Amino acid sequence: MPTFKDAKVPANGQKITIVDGKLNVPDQPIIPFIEGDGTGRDIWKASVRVIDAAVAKAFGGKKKIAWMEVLAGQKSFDLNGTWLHDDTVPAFQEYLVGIKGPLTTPVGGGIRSLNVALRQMLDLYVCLRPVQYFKGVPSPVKHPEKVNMVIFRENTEDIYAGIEYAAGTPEAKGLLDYLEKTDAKSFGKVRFGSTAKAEAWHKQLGHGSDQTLQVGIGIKPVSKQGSQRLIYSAIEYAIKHKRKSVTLVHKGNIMKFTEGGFRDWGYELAKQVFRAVEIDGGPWCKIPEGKPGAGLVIKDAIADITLQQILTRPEDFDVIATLNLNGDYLSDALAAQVGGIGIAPGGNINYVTGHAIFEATHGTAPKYADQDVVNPGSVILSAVMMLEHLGWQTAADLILKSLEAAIAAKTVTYDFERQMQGAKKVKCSEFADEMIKHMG
Ligand SMILES: NC(=O)C1=CN([C@@H]2O[C@H](COP(=O)(O)OP(=O)(O)OC[C@H]3O[C@@H](n4cnc5c(N)ncnc54)[C@H](OP(=O)(O)O)[C@@H]3O)[C@@H](O)[C@H]2O)C=CC1
Ligand SMILES: O=C(O)CCC(=O)C(=O)O
Ligand SMILES: [Mg+2]
Repeated sequence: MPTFKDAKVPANGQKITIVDGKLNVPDQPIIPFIEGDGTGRDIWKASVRVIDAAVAKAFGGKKKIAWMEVLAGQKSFDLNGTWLHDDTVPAFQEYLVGIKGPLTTPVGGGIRSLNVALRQMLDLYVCLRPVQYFKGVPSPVKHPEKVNMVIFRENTEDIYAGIEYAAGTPEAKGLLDYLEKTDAKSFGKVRFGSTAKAEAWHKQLGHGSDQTLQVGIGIKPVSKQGSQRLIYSAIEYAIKHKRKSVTLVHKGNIMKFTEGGFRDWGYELAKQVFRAVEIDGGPWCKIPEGKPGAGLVIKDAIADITLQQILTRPEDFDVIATLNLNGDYLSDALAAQVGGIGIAPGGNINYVTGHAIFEATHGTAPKYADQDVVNPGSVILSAVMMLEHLGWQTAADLILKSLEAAIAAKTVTYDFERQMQGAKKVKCSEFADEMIKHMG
């Protein structure tokens, strides 16, 4: 067992373990949590009360989560001088399942994303984001009930790998030099890849702040293994939940060997591992399991038109498997259709090791920090996913029931209230009170 510098291991808690791919969950599992930056503080305080109340009620006090706080973000920096406390990754490694609030990432310079770092360090290769409509939630679309999608977003590769070099650095220059020497044709495609080109443009245009060579470079690694393990999880999920299709969303017409590779490796996996058979000459194919009587269709769609069609014909989409950046865009866009980012849960999961960290899709919404106003729904629903992952379905169901009841009673946070007729606006903490009240 690791020794922790600041994190306190709960005395009565026990470890979740995994045996033959199955989680072994004791009655008082130790669950590490990160409160989060910004609105994370208010949201966590509200959410933990809802989770504890549901577990206590569902199991009559027999089960109880032994929470263990671990630090990341501002709270870690203030205590320890590091953005990711040394205790945090070992705790998630040791106790397998955890939950976190959002963490701030600066734009441009500064630290790289702690959220992405945790996913990469623990190899949480699936970002699972179900998008589901709850009756009564205000929505900008006419038929939000038609949205019932589950996003499987690849969580460890793509441009999120963070292999990026700032314009003007020796590394960026070195990569350009390498390209010039080894692949002149591609080097020619870097529009302003040489000082001569930069200067020529400046002369032609007559304005611009800098004439020197300034090209930022990012690398987008996408592997067959990384793609197939994600798509495998999506197909397995679709079979288990009797869904009708898995759509591989990509931009493979432009990025042929990364996004296009993702699509081709997906079809290959479907055929070789799940014995899918091509429909009408392919590439779409079908697996007999999935929706009873209809089977599971494996298809693909290009990312730009997908962003239109999830809006105009949502019923055509079911389970979606996609790369990291596409999945990031898709999950926020889809959340809007079912009431917004205040009600958009997620989980980062490694189905092989059993490691998982559940977290909302939204960020730290800094303008609302410490005002006790935002919707805690996304973290609470992420906790529902966590409880389901632990097999504590009764507690998960109780939370879902109480959320639906609070919405039906129109006692909601500002984000719903501003779009709902006759609703009563409640604070973040009061929304938790309402939910607990509805647990009976
Ligand atoms: N996994 C993570 O930890 C994530 C972290 N981030 C980070 O968060 C920071 C802020 O990102 P930003 O782009 O502003 O996105 P945010 O998701 O933090 O906020 C954008 C807007 O979404 C709405 N919103 C967010 N959370 C809630 C909530 N709980 N209830 C109701 N509405 C909500 C608000 O809309 P309105 O103004 O309409 O009220 C808010 O202004 C960045 O540093 C970013 O990197 C971002 C995403 C995920
Ligand atoms: O890490 C971040 O700050 C943003 C991540 C994000 O937007 C996401 O995972 O959806
Ligand atoms: Mg995002």
